[in-house]
Amino acid sequence: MVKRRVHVAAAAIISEDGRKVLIARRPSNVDHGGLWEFPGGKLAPYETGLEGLKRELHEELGVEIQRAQPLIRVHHEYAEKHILLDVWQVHAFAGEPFGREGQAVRWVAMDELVGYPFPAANLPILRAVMLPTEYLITGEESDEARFEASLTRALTEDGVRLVQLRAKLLDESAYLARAERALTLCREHGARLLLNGDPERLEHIDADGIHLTSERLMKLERRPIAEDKWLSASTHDRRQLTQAGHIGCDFVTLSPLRTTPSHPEVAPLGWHDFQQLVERAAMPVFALGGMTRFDANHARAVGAQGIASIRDFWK
Ligand SMILES: Nc1nc2c([nH]c(=O)n2[C@H]2C[C@H](O)[C@@H](COP(=O)(O)OP(=O)(O)OP(=O)(O)O)O2)c(=O)[nH]1
Ligand SMILES: [Mg+2]
Repeated sequence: MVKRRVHVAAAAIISEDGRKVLIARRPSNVDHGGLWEFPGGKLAPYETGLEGLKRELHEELGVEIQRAQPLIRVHHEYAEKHILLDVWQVHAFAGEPFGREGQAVRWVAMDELVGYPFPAANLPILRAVMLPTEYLITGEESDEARFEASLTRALTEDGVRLVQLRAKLLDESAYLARAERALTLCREHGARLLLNGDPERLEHIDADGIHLTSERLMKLERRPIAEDKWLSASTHDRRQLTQAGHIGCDFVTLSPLRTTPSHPEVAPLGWHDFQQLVERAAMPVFALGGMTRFDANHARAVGAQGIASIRDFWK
């Protein structure tokens, strides 16, 4: 049987204060009935994703999109069809949304989304909605005062909200001591902290998650940490992306996009290959390798969650 291919545009509509997202409940008489969804629907054959989304949001909610940005594209195999969800983050709209088709609609705080049942295809979308566009990876630093000053600067001046503590030169006790301080700083600024390395590190420091090296990623048979923590991993090719999906990573970095001074011998992916790899990834992907915040919009346009960087944030 050749499966039907369905192309759907959907919206994560963000509240003005950036804290809430609008979800709707699918009527009980349609497929996935009773589950919650991001408003949207099937594209007509002649429509682009954004055109179809504008029409759907008008029809379903009575709002007009004013500012939207691509969030994530998700391919998912349901038993009876192959679905492509083309999801946009809507930052500004006109009108007061209401369920024009009688469906329930609700503004929900980002961290309460996990309490709502969504169709199976939505898991990567839920992750993408909760993640920022920028992922800071800390630089090597031998001096603790300078480390704290650099991290504080990034959290305050750059507004970074997602941090990976990478410190390959520290021994275990020095790493954990730094992690403790980094966690305090991140908490003070409403940022999340992932520890780089052995998942066991979470037993000592109650950080928000773990970032796996690609080497560690490839050795794992299953997700090494609980669902309520975040799991990210470094990937460089399709095989590693597939493995990240297999063990249930919440998001990944994919690198190197450009050649970098730290890895001059590695051939860069470039935007074209990057886009091809991201299209089939099962989770949000951050572009890494020579990226700055000026690349974030382009990264989003080719399907990424945003950019990850050491140098652009570590001053
Ligand atoms: N809108 C939307 N659809 C989703 C989500 N997740 C998910 O699996 N889907 C599936 C359910 C449906 O099979 C398909 C969307 O179709 P739909 O029922 O919204 O289509 P539509 O608005 O054009 O409605 P209709 O005219 O066909 O009745 O995508 C989601 O978050 N939002
Ligand atoms: Mg719909």
